Amino acid sequence: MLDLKFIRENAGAVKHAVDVKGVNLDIDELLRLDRELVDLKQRVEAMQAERNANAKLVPRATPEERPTLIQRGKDLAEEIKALDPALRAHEDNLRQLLLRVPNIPHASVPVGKDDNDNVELRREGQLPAFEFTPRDQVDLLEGQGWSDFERVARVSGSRSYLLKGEGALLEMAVQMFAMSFLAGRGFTPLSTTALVRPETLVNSGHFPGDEESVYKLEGDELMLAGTAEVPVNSLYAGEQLNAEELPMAFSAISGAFRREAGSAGRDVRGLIRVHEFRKVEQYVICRADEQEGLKWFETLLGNAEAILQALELPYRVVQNCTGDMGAGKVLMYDIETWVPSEQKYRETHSCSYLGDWQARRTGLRYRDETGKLVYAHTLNNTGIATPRILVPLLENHQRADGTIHVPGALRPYLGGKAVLGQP
Ligand SMILES: Nc1ncnc2c1ncn2[C@@H]1O[C@H](COS(=O)(=O)NC(=O)[C@@H](N)CO)[C@@H](O)[C@H]1O
Repeated sequence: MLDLKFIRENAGAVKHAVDVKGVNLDIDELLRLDRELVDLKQRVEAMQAERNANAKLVPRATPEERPTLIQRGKDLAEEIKALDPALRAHEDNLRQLLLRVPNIPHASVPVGKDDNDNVELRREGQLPAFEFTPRDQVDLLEGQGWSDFERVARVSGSRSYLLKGEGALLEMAVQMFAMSFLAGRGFTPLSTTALVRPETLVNSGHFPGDEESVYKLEGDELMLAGTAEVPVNSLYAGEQLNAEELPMAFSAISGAFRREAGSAGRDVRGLIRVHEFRKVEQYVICRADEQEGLKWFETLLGNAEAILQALELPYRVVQNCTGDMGAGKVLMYDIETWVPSEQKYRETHSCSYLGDWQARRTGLRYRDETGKLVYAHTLNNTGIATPRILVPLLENHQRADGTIHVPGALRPYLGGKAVLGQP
């Protein structure tokens, strides 16, 4: 959400953001509603002033004048009360529109329609050259008896997964490595729930818009978040933090639940796109300063790259274009990791800087050096998301006999083993 004063004074820039991000919103209508609300509030204030002035006359009035004055006071009170519903309705309508106003993209963001217009910034790591016919993720998993997609589909339907034996241990080793790595870089580890109140999804910016993606629990005022970003973003909702408490940097592991309503037919095989997964999320709350925000952006990106380098995985960094970055972002890079069986880089991380757009919806403020209450800036990036990362991990590190090379960084979490599986 942007500051209404900013929208009034920068309507052109906001309309440009609406246009390049492909948001369906009429800023002129929002500004008209804003003016109507201001007029309405001014009318009510004038009537309240008249009512107060009138009330002051009553004690000094003569017995003849008093009834008229008292009646005038009652009439004014009635008129003010009668305007209340219109005032409420206007405020609600304006807030609904304000929640949909997109953030202003950073000057460096390429204008584009969708992920085809994203810009590759750089590639890191050597692509594997196999002297044998490489297997894909499902063949590797089922070859080792580490998963049984048919069986779990009977229990949980499509886009479900189950890992067994060393496959299960590998998933947890990756999670533990990422949590330990980030703790080593000063991020406060959190292990959190994905059960959230609906308003937290408005706070994070997922609502309005993402309703289709979110599981809702019938009869409970709860939903299942698709990322720990949602609960962590609302941990301090409505609070006034002190400047010295910032920056806060968390690495939060949680379940993540997604309906994948719009993904019919895509990635239906294996571990890439499932309804429930686990993610280690990097989340930062910092001071309202773009330079500091951009520094944290580089830090979050660097952490994810360091984790991928430790997992010895080739990847590329891509800058998201305006049409593929979502309403709330100022800046967004995806990291895509090489998947041999698809001969493609696939998204495994998503790094975002949101300025104060998310904090304003969340009511996340701090008292700055001058004592002024300002909205903080927030950022998030994937630390690691399993089981998706297991796809490049298994496929890139497979050996001719179907066993898996274990990158050094993971060995401490796998009893020191350098190889997983049976030939
Ligand atoms: N349905 C899914 N199944 C498995 N992994 C997924 C799924 N959806 C997303 N992910 C993983 O989670 C990562 C982050 O998801 S994201 O929506 O792009 N971004 C976020 O959630 C941000 N909070 C940063 O983590 C993705 O890059 C991907 O690795």
